[in-house]
Amino acid sequence: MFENKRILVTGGAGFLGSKVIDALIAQGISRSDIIVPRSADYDLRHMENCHKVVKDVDIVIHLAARVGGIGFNQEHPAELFYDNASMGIHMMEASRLAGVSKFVAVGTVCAYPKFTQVPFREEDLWNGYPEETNAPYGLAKKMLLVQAQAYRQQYGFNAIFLLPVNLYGPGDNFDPESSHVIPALIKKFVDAKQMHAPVVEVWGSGSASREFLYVDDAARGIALATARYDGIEPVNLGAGSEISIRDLVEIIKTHVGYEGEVVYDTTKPDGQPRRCLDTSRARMFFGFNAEMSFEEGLKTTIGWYVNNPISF
Ligand SMILES: NC(=O)C1=CN([C@@H]2O[C@H](COP(=O)(O)OP(=O)(O)OC[C@H]3O[C@@H](n4cnc5c(N)ncnc54)[C@H](OP(=O)(O)O)[C@@H]3O)[C@@H](O)[C@H]2O)C=CC1
Ligand SMILES: C[C@H]1O[C@H](OP(=O)(O)OP(=O)(O)OC[C@H]2O[C@@H](n3cnc4c(=O)[nH]c(N)nc43)[C@H](O)[C@@H]2O)[C@@H](O)[C@@H](O)C1=O
Repeated sequence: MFENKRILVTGGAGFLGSKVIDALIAQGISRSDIIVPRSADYDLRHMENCHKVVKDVDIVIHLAARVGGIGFNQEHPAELFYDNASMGIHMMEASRLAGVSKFVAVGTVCAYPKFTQVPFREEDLWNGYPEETNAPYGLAKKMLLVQAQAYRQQYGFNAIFLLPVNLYGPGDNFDPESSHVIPALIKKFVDAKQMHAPVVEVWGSGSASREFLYVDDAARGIALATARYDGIEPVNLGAGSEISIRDLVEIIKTHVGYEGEVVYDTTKPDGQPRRCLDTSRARMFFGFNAEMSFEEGLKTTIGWYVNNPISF
């Protein structure tokens, strides 16, 4: 599949992107055949930059995105919509015009309806509007599915669409202003332990549930889909296990060794009530199964953060 192919990975310097580079290299791709454009040089919201980065490229894995946790989504819905919709639409059109042979679009679990049968099946994607806090972001990314299917129908363009669930792992974004729940809680508990703080505040009621996929697993799934999957149907990338935020809090608190009190700030949103993906298509279409256990993945991530303290 990949012999002598030049692969463009937009967002390839990010949390997931850098692991996708590792996964491609593990599949035998030479690093010299992988191109990673940086936003400082090529702002992909602008079509002219998309035309520039797709020149002489065979495969595009489009990961570049404006991403953040529930708080960031609440504060920046317009930017999250515009940046992600414009980057995606322009990148796919520029790739088509440049004769790219395969386009891998990466969506998000946020595209699912707020209330849908659990586990989430790809055929239920259009059964309702997404949960309000992350709908602008989720729908902007979901438009790439519409574009991919329309381009395949009209132009025979080979674009696939993947739906990763919440990711976590070493190298995640730990900035309290924009982080997701796992890095946010790790930072809160590690800092509180070091500062002997008596209380840690957690957002929401704790009654929401989420599913978490370790970043290396997600990267391997994307590399497998890039090599093996050429279908029109969207495919979930998940671990297939659901955990409540309350249970997640207790696990991280215990692993960090924090012995103070936890309080829940219910003025903060829970977001989507439940999240758990059906992972059968990825297994069937390209042999993907998550491998990292949640317990091990959390311990590794906590250890990474403790050894790489980041100040904000
Ligand atoms: N993290 C998660 O839990 C999930 C992530 N995803 C998807 O995975 C992908 C990667 O997410 P993640 O690694 O977490 O995000 P990061 O924020 O770590 O990386 C995003 C990357 O996008 C690039 N980028 C952002 N804006 C622009 C722009 N205007 N022009 C060019 N490049 C830009 C940045 O490049 P640079 O470094 O050069 O500035 C950055 O490296 C995204 O598509 C996201 O929607 C899907 C589900 C869950
Ligand atoms: C990954 C996917 O899904 C993301 O949505 P999300 O899962 O709702 O994002 P989240 O990880 O920030 O929150 C998960 C849950 O956790 C609770 N929670 C508790 N305490 C903290 C806390 O301290 N910080 C955060 N961020 N959440 C907290 C929080 O109240 C919520 O109930 C999108 O942003 C979008 O990026 C997307 O693509």
